[in-house]
Amino acid sequence: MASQISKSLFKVSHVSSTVKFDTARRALSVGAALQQKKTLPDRTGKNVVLVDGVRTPFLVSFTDYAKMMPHELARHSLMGLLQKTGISKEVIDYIVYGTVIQEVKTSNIGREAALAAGFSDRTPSHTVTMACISSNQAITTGVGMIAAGAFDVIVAGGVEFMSDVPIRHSRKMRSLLLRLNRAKTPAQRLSLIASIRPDFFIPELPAVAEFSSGETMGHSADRLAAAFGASRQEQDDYAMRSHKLAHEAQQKGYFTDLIPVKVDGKDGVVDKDNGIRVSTPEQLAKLKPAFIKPHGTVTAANASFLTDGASACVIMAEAKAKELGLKPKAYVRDFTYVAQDPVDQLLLGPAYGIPKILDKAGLKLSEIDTWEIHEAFAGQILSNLKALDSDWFGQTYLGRQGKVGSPDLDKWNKWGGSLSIGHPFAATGVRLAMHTAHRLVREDGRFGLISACAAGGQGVAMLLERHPDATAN
Ligand SMILES: CC(=O)SCCNC(=O)CCNC(=O)[C@H](O)C(C)(C)COP(=O)(O)OP(=O)(O)OC[C@H]1O[C@@H](n2cnc3c(N)ncnc32)[C@H](O)[C@@H]1OP(=O)(O)O
Repeated sequence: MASQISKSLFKVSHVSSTVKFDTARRALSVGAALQQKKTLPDRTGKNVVLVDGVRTPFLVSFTDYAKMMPHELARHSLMGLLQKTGISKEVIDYIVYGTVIQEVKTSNIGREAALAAGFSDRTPSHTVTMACISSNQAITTGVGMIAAGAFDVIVAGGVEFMSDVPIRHSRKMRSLLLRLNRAKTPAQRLSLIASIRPDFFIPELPAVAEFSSGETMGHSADRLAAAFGASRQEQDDYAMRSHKLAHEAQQKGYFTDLIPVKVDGKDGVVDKDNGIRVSTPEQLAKLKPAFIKPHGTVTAANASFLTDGASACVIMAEAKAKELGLKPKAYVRDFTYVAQDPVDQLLLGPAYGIPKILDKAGLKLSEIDTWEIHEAFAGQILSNLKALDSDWFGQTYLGRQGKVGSPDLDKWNKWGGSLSIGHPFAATGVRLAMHTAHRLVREDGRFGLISACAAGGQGVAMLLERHPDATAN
């Protein structure tokens, strides 16, 4: 199995002219085949469409966005969306926005971003959180609102800002400060102040960690990779593939979901992701384990890096899109959520979500034209691929006769993924959706499958179907 994955990765990253020719020939035949391919049924009664979506460039934290506030970044995504689609603010009925690590001053960041972007104060907005799948949750919340007949036009998005996170006083200091606030006499205040000890000053830093186990995501990914036998070499190869493919897509101008951001005090605009970095195998091999030391296999290069970024998309009933003269990118055909053991299966969302949504839709692995799967860690992706291709996993954990099978890696994250493009937690879901929609056009496919894992041991899988009016821009 390990060697199978390595071979497939090798094939993708060293594209020979024969493969290029085959790809072109396949694209032509898929184009013809697309006409005859089945379409998936509408489950909402509204034929919900993804009209378009945008994202700010995803930047390594502590770089160009470092002095901003997260709602400002989110504001850029909302304004960029309106500009790109030409949709007026008045048409938007509701805004659902995701965030994971909340800025305490803007806890309903959807609302603050909407007000900052100039939306009417009559446009309701709420904020959702479901860890790394928060903007998937924003999209599917919107689908539910449309299906329920509550609203017609929903903006869904997400923002994450790791350059500034809430750092709290220790519990002891918080308790003291709150009691100090309630103290009625100077004597009571003095007595409280006299109770302060040096350990009161140790701050509480947020960690990218699982609350129920206390384990960081990276530590968990390292244990998962070891459990599935994903070697350091395989992880580094996968990370290199991700950066290489993202670099190619960037050079070819495929990231048409990007909107430029003007940052106060900086010349020009930010218009490119800045974490894509094509390294040599030797450079990757030199890096020390980042989490389990000294024997772990997860490093800074085969892990997604801490990222700042925001995204937004607009979904609506197809009839409404027609009425507005819009050309949607894709139908949002189906979605599902999964949840499993947050200790030993924390990052296995795709291994559970992919078979569940395929079965629900009556589709085979081979019928998926584009795969966009969140890359939290290379070891996590390889573990999910190994789980899908394992009879033991299929029988023991999925209740199947045998394995699910191997997705075609030639159709897998062909424009790179979270490892290279970056992973601003709550903004990634919309990025996955837009890359799916745009790839379906460029690669002449019909069905795109999105899946991601999330803290809490949860996961999402979504199915998009290319819309006949879709363009890749
Ligand atoms: C469901 C989910 O999505 S769970 C996932 C949630 N996300 C996470 O948990 C985030 C995981 N990532 C992290 O926490 C951090 O990025 C870490 C801990 C892995 C690394 O953080 P840092 O040590 O600050 O990374 P930093 O950028 O300094 O890189 C460390 C070294 O690796 C090098 N490096 C990083 N990436 C690469 C690369 N692609 N190629 C070559 N070298 C690299 C850096 O140059 C640096 O080298 P130096 O020490 O000589 O300067």
